[in-house]
Amino acid sequence: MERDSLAREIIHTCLEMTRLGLNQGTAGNVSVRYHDGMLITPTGIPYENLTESHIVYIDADGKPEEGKVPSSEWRFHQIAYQTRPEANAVVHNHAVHCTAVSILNRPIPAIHYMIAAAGGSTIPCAPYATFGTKKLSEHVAVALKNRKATLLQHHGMIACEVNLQKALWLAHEVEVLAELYLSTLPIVDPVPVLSDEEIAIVLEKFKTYGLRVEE
Ligand SMILES: C[C@H](O)[C@@H](O)[C@@H](O)C(=O)COP(=O)(O)O
Ligand SMILES: [Zn+2]
Repeated sequence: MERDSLAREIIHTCLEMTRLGLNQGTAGNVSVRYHDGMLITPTGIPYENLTESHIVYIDADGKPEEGKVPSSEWRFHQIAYQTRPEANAVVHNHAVHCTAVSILNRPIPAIHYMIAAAGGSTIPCAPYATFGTKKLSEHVAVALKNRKATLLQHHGMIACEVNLQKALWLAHEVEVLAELYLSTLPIVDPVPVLSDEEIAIVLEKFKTYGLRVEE
């Protein structure tokens, strides 16, 4: 896809994050894999003010194009693409329920079979490190090794997928799971969970779910 179309898609994804209630203020950032690097949102600009010219290209060495300042979190976007070769889009936000679970420093367990959408039986919680640091990106690399989404302790969440539409969908799904977890936790802790065997069955079924026969 052309750079302008990708930039428009990035801005649309940002605005959708806000519309879905996944973000507040200038929190969060969005990127897509592009050439040998990525296109990413700029730092600190409210989504409603974003234009295509704000979107920043960062090359494979982490060098941003001249005259633009990328998201402070470009390092964890870069490491997400390195860790997950199938991922072409990364979404980060401070969704309230995900962030609340991250403050408890717990993974989201297999409370619902949709947990498998992130690739396994839990959504991990990457340990805290200051925003924008290499240390945080190192924690993210570990958390995303076997999953497409992770919580970030005392911070928020990240979701990676093959395209922006799916990354946004996954981020929203993880927020729903976090809300379900928080609403059951006061009633019974630990919350009942599905077995690893059942999650393995769901993971297998997801490989063909929604595929249609070509007409
Ligand atoms: C302080 C920042 O909001 C930080 O939380 C970062 O992770 C974030 O979400 C937005 O930062 P950028 O505007 O630099 O993308
Ligand atoms: Zn953040």
